[in-house]
Amino acid sequence: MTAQILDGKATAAAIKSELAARVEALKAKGVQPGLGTLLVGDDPGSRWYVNGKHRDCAQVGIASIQRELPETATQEEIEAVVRELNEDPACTGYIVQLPLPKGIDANRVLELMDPAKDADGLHPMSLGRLVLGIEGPLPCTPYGIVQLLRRHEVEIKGAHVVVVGRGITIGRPMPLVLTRKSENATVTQCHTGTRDLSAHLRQADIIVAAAGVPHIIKPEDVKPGAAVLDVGVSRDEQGKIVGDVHPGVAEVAGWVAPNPGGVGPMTRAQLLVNVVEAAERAAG
Ligand SMILES: Nc1nc2c(c(=O)[nH]1)N[C@@H](CN(C=O)c1ccc(C(=O)N[C@@H](CCC(=O)O)C(=O)O)cc1)CN2
Repeated sequence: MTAQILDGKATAAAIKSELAARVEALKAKGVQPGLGTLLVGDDPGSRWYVNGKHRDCAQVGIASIQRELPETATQEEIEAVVRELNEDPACTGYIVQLPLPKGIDANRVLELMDPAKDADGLHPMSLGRLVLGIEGPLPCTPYGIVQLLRRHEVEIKGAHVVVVGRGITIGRPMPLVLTRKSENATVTQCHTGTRDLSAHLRQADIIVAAAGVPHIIKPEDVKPGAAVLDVGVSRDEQGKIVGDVHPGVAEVAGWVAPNPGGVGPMTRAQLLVNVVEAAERAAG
């Protein structure tokens, strides 16, 4: 291994300790931030992520509101809980854990959320604000990636970033975040319709791999010294995470965000940032 590690665990821990101080300051003004989560169904991965979000809240002093519905919940039942969270004054921000069970219209659920309580930055209003350059919550994984790069002093400005994937939580919003004036990267987005993925990857200073295809990023496709962030989650027969990035990439790249231990903890930290910033905005 020659690449340096983009250590998401340590960086997230640093962000959380900064946030704990900001939460203390809010509490001194009589403001108690509270994160709500809605988990629908029994997916063990989703449950693990949601439990982790509440553990993080406890660490920084944010209150937790945990709502759950069974896999069989109807669109109407899910929307009823969303309306309750919209009305609950203790819940200053919330997320609906994705994916929702098959047959549920996730876009309708997201649209029903109060945009002022969108902790994930995935409400259409928040994504529209991002496009328009108006301040608001940023999607957690894309902004977590930016923070991870910045805090390891990996140059984003002027870099050519290749994003692989176009899912709602990472691939789709990632170029929007990276092409803001504050980041100023040049972005190529690749997806299943891309003709010659290797040709694009070889041009990249930074690769964000969010395809969900095990080891799709191979050592021979990586420019020496590039930063490679593995965000893909597939599972082997033992349930162990297999990322999008082949382990041999660490011999060529300059920086590698491992998986686990890279971008995942940053996603959780950024969620807390969104909750605290929303509470700070509300407190004036
Ligand atoms: N409403 C949302 N749903 C989903 C999002 C999201 O941002 N908002 N992203 C993912 C899941 N996710 C957060 O919800 C998430 C994924 C991974 C991690 C994480 O810390 N992973 C660990 C490894 C975990 C393991 O071993 O299984 C790591 O990378 O070190 C946190 C949050 C989809 N849904």
